[in-house]
Amino acid sequence: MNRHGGNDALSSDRTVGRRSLLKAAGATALASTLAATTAGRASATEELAWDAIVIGAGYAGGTAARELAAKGMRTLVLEARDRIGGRIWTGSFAGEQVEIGGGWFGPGQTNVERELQRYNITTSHDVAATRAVMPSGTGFTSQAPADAFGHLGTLFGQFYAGSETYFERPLEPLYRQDLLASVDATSLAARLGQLGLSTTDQKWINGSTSVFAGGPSSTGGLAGMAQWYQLAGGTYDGFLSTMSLKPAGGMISLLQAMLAGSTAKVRYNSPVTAITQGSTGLTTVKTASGVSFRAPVVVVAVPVNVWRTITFNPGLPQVHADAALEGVGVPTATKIWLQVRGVSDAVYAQAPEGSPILMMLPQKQLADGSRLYVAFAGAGLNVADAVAVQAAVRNLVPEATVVTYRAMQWGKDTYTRGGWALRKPGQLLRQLPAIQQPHGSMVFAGSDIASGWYGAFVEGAIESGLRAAQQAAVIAG
Ligand SMILES: Cc1cc2nc3c(=O)[nH]c(=O)nc-3n(C[C@H](O)[C@H](O)[C@H](O)COP(=O)(O)OP(=O)(O)OC[C@H]3O[C@@H](n4cnc5c(N)ncnc54)[C@H](O)[C@@H]3O)c2cc1C
Repeated sequence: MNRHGGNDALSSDRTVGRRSLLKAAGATALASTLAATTAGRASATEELAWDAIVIGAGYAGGTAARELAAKGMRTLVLEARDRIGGRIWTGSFAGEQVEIGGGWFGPGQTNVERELQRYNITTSHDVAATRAVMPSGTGFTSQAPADAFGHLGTLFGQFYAGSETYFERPLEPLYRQDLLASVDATSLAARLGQLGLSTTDQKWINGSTSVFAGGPSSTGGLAGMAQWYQLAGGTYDGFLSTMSLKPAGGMISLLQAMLAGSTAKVRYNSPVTAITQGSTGLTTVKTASGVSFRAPVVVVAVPVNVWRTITFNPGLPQVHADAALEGVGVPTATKIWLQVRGVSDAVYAQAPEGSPILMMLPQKQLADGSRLYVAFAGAGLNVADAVAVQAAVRNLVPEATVVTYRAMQWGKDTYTRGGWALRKPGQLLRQLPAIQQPHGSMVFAGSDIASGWYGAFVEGAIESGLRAAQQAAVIAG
């Protein structure tokens, strides 16, 4: 296993099924030719023909690869980065293990729970807030967390009223398709406008909706967040609990375990640039370095926002092309780790939409008395400007002095081009279930296109990886 937990070595003694041997025989001449044409770029001994190729080693691709390899299929994962995990990135900051991307899961996320159990990975609870800083008429006010979350719960109860009916079965979002037309067309901002709330209460809601929309609340769909709310049990406490649990070893530990126990090979630093479905039944996947790999079936497990950077031949079906153009991943998903001094308690802070920092969550207290916080920033904050970051933090917590910080702008990341996903108005009915369907010998995976805990949850990535593996196995025959 390499330092990122990937399975670097293609084990020569792995079990290969009869189907694979037959296909490999047909592909040998092809592989030799390719090896020759890519001389100097691909090793002569490198295998270029596989039973299945998975593009992207995030949770969706990792799940699909593990499942396909478990069926005896020789499976290659082509990963653009030098690490697995994609939008899950367990890194370090201020000497501590931190999550640069996704950080939590919650109870009731059954795929994650089952997988954690399978690999004996334990979990711990996140730090509870001891004070809440919330918008007031003139600025901000400090409250007991129970009071603040209680009021937020009341407001969100109004905001999502009716969602228990139109998302009667939230794991099957189209179960009450008959009720969804107007809901799906409604943005978060429009829904807020329907409620007739006081200005302060509007700020309480839009500080939260604009975080999840990763931009203006007008860009995020009500249906997207209402589905999460119902998945979490239809209460605000349930919704908060989706950010409560952490796996031992970080969010990456489960994916590492999944791939370490698999014969699937991960090839790093291999961004895919083109996928061509051939008439011979083999699909060719070309990487930026010019090396091509072939397989009867290919799983595309990169973020939807990245699809537009890959040349598909034949082109993507209309629904996929539309999603790629519109984007599903939110534009601004800037997560900042802060080490601060001068704050004696564990503050949860939330600011109105448009603020430079929209949300701050308390994390660990360090031995020297300083504290770690996670913040989510709005598009207006220049994270390269330490003075601006300090001012944005003091806007919420005036006594805080930022010692150091680490920001990740997922919207600007080449291999994500967006953050987590939140469907835009209309995308649910326009895209599901068509976007989950195979296109010839190509199948699609990713939390962005999951049915249940889609978009902002590893749970959905695993769901879609399992579905993609089933579809791929059928295509492979
Ligand atoms: C800031 C942030 C916070 C989040 N918080 C949470 C949370 O608390 N809990 C939670 O459950 N989820 C959270 N999420 C969402 C979660 O991270 C994602 O839903 C999930 O990780 C997506 O998995 P995936 O496999 O679908 O996509 P990805 O993780 O994006 O994996 C796709 C992979 O494809 C690779 N790739 C891209 N382009 C190419 C190419 N051309 N060729 C080859 N490979 C390519 C990428 O490098 C990546 O490894 C968060 C996301 C972000 C950004």
